Amino acid sequence: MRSLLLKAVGVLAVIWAFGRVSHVMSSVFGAAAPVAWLVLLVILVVVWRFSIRLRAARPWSWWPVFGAPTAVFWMLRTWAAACEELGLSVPAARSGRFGLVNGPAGGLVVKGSPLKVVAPRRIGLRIRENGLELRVRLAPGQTPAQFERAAEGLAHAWRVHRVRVEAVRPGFVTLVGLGFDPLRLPKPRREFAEPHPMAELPNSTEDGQERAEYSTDLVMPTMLEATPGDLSVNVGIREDSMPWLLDLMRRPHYLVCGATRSGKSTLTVRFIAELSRRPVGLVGIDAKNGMELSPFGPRLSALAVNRTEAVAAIEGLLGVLELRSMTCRDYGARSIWELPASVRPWPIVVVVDEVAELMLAADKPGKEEAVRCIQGLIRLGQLGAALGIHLWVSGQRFGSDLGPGATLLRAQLAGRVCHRVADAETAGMTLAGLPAESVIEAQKIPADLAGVAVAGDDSGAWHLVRSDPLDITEAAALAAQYASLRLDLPEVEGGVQRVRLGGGW
Ligand SMILES: Nc1ncnc2c1ncn2[C@@H]1O[C@H](COP(=O)(O)OP(=O)(O)OP(=O)(O)O)[C@@H](O)[C@H]1O
Repeated sequence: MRSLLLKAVGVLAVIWAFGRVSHVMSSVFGAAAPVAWLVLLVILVVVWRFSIRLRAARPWSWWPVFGAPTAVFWMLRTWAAACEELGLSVPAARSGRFGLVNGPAGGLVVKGSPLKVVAPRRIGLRIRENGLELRVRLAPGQTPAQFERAAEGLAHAWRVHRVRVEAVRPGFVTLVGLGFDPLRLPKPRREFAEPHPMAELPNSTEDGQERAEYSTDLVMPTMLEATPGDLSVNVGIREDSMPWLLDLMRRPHYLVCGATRSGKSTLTVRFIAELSRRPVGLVGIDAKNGMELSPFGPRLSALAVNRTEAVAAIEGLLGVLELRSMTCRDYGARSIWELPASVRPWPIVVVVDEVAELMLAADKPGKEEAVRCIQGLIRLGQLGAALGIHLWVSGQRFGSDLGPGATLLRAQLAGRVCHRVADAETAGMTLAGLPAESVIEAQKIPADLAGVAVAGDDSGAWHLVRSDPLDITEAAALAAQYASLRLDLPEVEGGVQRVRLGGGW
């Protein structure tokens, strides 16, 4: 009855609006009203064509003007029908009841009035930068999972790119309809305030002299205090148009997987470039002869370019770990962040590029080195979080086929980023522990969208994301600019140099 009434009101409103426009046309244009109608029609067609072109070229501008009103219209128009079709409607509280009863002559007859269903109640609508957000109250017995199963149907009904279901609090869900794919044409990067004043180095010295270059000895690394905020890095955009933040305080270690040309290196470049300007030590392990990480050389405390050097670097880092744990013990601290600022060391991020190069070896000495690498990395993973040593491990795949210890190491890497992968198994391994939908999404990443990935963590939360590309020469310039922030780690650099000069570990 209510929906019938609403429909009637809608039809009457359209007739009334049409009448008003006709009236205005006749009174303003008189006999030329038909021509005015024609002009209006042409304008409407032009606007419609323009909106299609705007959508393709500038979806962020298209959405608030054209996309959002259209999506809201379709959402309102199809809500009841879509919910019924998708199994989200529930019996109305005072709906009629019916049942089968024994009829005369032994047959069965239906008695009562038909059961009525109602769609779940919408309690709030908000237009987002790239979508709309509909808050819905769950009917008794309903779960967010039911809405997740219906999400694809709702996306079609609302004519939007995708519908995501967010369970905000018990009893409610938020349906986020994304008007377009923000990862295909990401919004230009917004620079967020750097968490550390280091980002705004003064360009003149205290005595008023102009500083010739950014990177000078005037920036004394030891005088800078690291804060937990330095470990939160904005590396791109999430599908819901929020910045994609990697927070090493929350997830101390990351695993980045993806097929070749899927965007792993681009993400790593952005990650290192962002860290370069903060009080963070950087160590590179790139067993592909340093091809990927050597542009960052001036900012790296050490760069191992083969497996033998990697063993030296990892064992040097274990030495650093040992020293830090002794300092913490002396001060009764459980992590470096509890140490007094005067003795608190900077965090160190160890970037391992193409981990398979470290772990797959053909000969016996190579295998021994591989075992030492993996065991060292596992130990860094276990103890590093509290002692400020973080791992960033990337590779095409990361399965037990990489050798003993691979699964244990993977378990330490709580932060996960899965780019386009070559097979379903790799997606499953990378996103192990995350909801099954995340694995399905990772397999759907199209080949023409390099840099798009599923990012998740051990809390079960996941998002579709895209890294913000940074030209490698620009990133290298940044690393050189902040070379004075290079953390001196003699235990690590000394070991790598000894191996490089022909000595043992
Ligand atoms: N976020 C992004 N946006 C736009 N283009 C990207 C993005 N990420 C990667 N690309 C492009 O995709 C291509 C491959 O990227 P990249 O080298 O990072 O892949 P990869 O996974 O490291 O490959 P490989 O394993 O072969 O080194 C590059 O040309 C790069 O410019």
